[in-house]
Amino acid sequence: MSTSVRRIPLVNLSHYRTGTPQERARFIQVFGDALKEFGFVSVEGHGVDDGLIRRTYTDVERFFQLPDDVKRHYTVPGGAGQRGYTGYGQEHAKNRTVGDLKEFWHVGRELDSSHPHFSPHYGPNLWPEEVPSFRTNTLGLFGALDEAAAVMLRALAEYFGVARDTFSAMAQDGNSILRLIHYPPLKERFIPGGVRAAEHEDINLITLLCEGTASGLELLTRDGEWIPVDTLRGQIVVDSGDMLSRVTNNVIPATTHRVVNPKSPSEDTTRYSMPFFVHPYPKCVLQPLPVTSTMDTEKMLPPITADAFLQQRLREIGLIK
Ligand SMILES: O=C(O)CCC(=O)C(=O)O
Ligand SMILES: [Fe+2]
Repeated sequence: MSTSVRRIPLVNLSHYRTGTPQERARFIQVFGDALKEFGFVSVEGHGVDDGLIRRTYTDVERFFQLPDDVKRHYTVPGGAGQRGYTGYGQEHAKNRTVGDLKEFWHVGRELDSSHPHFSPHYGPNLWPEEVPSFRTNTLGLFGALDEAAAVMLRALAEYFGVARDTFSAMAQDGNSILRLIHYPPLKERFIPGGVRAAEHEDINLITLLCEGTASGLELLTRDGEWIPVDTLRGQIVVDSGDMLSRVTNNVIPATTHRVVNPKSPSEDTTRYSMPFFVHPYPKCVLQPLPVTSTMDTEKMLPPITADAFLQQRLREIGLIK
């Protein structure tokens, strides 16, 4: 039933940054409509250096090729997988028990403990000594994606006609996290009933995905059709998460997506991907924007802090035991 002819909309972020008033207006409209109606949008002209993405992938590959017992040194006991290494099959989608067929590493924001948005919950970053450039490259990529995300969030606020920093202020010095994922070939490791990434919605505001190294990512359209997402070189794919759904009172619902298993032995290759989850600062209260709260009052969800919401979700996906 899948029709691969449907493509997710493509926008150019430089049109918003430095374009004519018409180009800016068009970016705001297409970007906002795409998230609302499709839940996914491809962004070019995002300003994230391609060389930095390549260097980071090289480091990521070097790390995941290390033996499991070396990688396990970088798991933080009781750390809910929020920093360092999380082993194969540990995370599962909400409402599932079988773990996803992936292992990953999380890089968090480096904030001084005196910063008002510092949270002791998530601990400091870890760095693999076996890959010396890992720290510089992943933090560089974190910074570049953070900057691009802030610009996108400003455009999204303009889409809603609210103060331009409405969303970007939530994410400024917030709890965003860069996830570096390794999906090994299934012939090497398989958990019966397992999927590379079972269908789920992201927890956060928006997610920026640098192109994965192989296909497999699919999104569920608002009308219930699974379609493949091509993440092309030079483009970042953006999707909407649960927290954005809460603050927009479901005007922009969270988008369901998954990473399917390779369909044949010849496609059974390693896959790497690098989603950047844009999170608010921990004490940020998630509640519908005034402009959206009149739209669907019956379904309005009670306010909750970003931190409490994240903790709840981490329990649901098996990272807090
Ligand atoms: O690997 C991908 O392309 C997507 C991963 C993903 O959806 C996630 O980790 O939330
Ligand atoms: Fe996801």
